[in-house]
Amino acid sequence: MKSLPIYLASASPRRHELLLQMGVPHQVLAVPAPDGEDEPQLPGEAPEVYVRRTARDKAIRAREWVARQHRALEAGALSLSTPILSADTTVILGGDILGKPLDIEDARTMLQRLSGRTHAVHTAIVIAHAGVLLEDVSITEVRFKALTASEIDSYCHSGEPLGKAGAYGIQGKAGRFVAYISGSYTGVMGLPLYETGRLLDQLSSPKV
Ligand SMILES: Cc1cn([C@H]2C[C@H](O)[C@@H](COP(=O)(O)OP(=O)(O)OP(=O)(O)O)O2)c(=O)[nH]c1=O
Repeated sequence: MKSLPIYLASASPRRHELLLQMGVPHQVLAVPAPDGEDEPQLPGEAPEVYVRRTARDKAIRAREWVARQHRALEAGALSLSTPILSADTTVILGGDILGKPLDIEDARTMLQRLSGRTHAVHTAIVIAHAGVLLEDVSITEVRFKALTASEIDSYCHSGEPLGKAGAYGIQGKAGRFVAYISGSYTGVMGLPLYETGRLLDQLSSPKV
């Protein structure tokens, strides 16, 4: 894997921690988010296509933001030649995309829907480098146990559901809701390490 530093275009502390876990030197870019809400799905757009598009949009937005930081570029604090990594995570249940809950009530509804059922977690990752976008997606199947009303209630009041796709974090208290998982645990958390490592390896290949 290339040891050159990269930029992480993400406000997600999980993604930063997972890159640290991989030992990838990186700097988190403070790219302003367009607004608090998730990007809407286009009519007829498949979940995998949606998640790839939203991850690509984040990388492109970050690249354009870096290009506008004239002072920092001149001072050498930022560089246009540093690869930019972005990601997007979405929960899919019965064909519906569950993004981040708007509030506790929305979180409660999502958790009620996930209870006792199997859903998929899609995480797309994109690296923008030298005018090229490298991308991959990890798809993981997750089955939740049947949740009681009081489990949902106390989880909603833990504060964990907000800011997370599907209103849960597998790495936190919701870990006990997960009866079965097939795929990538780190992909569910927001940055699949295997696929990320593979994309970083491609950066050092002569094709890029
Ligand atoms: C399902 C699940 C999601 N998540 C998180 C990962 C992501 O941070 C979040 C999904 O939202 P994203 O829109 O993918 O990412 P983000 O808004 O948090 O950060 P950014 O766009 O700046 O990169 O849900 C968990 O932490 N654990 C989980 O088990």
